[in-house]
Amino acid sequence: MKLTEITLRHLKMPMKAPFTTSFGTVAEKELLLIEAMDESGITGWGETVAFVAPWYTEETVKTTWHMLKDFLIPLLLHKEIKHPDEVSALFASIRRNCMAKASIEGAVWDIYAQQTKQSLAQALGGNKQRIEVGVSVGIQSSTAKLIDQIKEHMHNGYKRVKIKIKPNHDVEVVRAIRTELPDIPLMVDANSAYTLNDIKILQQLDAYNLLMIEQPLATDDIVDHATLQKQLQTSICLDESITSVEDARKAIELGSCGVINIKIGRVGGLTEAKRIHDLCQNNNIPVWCGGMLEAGIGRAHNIALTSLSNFVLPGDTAGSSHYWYEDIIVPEVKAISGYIDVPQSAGIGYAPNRAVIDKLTISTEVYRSSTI
Ligand SMILES: O=C(O)CCC(=O)c1ccccc1C(=O)O
Ligand SMILES: [Mg+2]
Repeated sequence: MKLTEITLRHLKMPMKAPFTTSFGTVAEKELLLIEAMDESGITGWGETVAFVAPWYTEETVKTTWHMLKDFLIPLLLHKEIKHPDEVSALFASIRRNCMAKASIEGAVWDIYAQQTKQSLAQALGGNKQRIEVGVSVGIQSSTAKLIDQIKEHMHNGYKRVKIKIKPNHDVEVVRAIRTELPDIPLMVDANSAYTLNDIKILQQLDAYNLLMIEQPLATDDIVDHATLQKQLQTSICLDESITSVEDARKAIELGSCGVINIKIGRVGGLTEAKRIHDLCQNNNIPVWCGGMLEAGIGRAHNIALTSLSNFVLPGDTAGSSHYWYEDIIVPEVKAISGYIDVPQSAGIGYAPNRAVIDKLTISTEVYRSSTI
């Protein structure tokens, strides 16, 4: 295939409820949509997951636009590509900027799946018909509110609940949840809010039968996590620390975690995500698919990835209506009793909702050979 035209759109989407973590709050989601067209007129879609500020990783909505426009699109336009795995090799000269790379690689995977008349899940080697999903609940203004939300999610059948913790908002909150809900599948995510000086606090969490503790220590650390894991009974799950299959290999060798959360954007695309999945499978490390408050296009990519066999733990891909008044795809993603059906039609299996996309778009640029 050759990409002949790429359209970038910058969208602003109001969220039903603001989402708060240890690093900040997202009340309105901004994202870029990548619509790529090949020489036969097939279009594929990708979505960026960077936020407006560099608080989860160093990327932002603006840096993803810059990288796409000035580096990644010029590298891809009119290049002959036989398989989407070649895209990450084409981008090898560009350091990091994983979210920008992943967004356009995702559009190439979508086109490839359509060309070969398979679902994106099949093209990736996935074999599940449906996936199990959980939900991630942000920090709330009171523990009572948090517990009410958890009860509602369990009532709706979500397979596990993740809550966000930070210093002074951890053991007491978990204890309160466990007093009311002793048996629910529960985990916590610290988004790097602790250091090894907090080991005593993190060890107290061992008493509450948590599925795992996600990313307690620094975003770029695997060494201290290995030290911590030796002194914790609960498995550590790494999120921010794993940006490539090489990071995953080193973390596994050091014993830094028992579980890995795979996010397509954080690791630079579906090809790298699949490599991490395969490495973890060979090393008996279970994985699950993380979330970045994606709109429908990114959510569809997550569903396809989660159909791979070592995604044995429920991920953070909740249904569209958990986040959005109106999603940008038809049909919207529906989670029923904690399951999402993996679409079987060619490509990502959801159609872009152009009316909604147009309404939410604040700027658009089209790239063809003549404009570069
Ligand atoms: O519902 C989702 O998409 C997952 C939400 C979530 O936990 C999250 C949201 C924004 C940034 C980082 C994270 C995270 O997994 O650490
Ligand atoms: Mg996380």
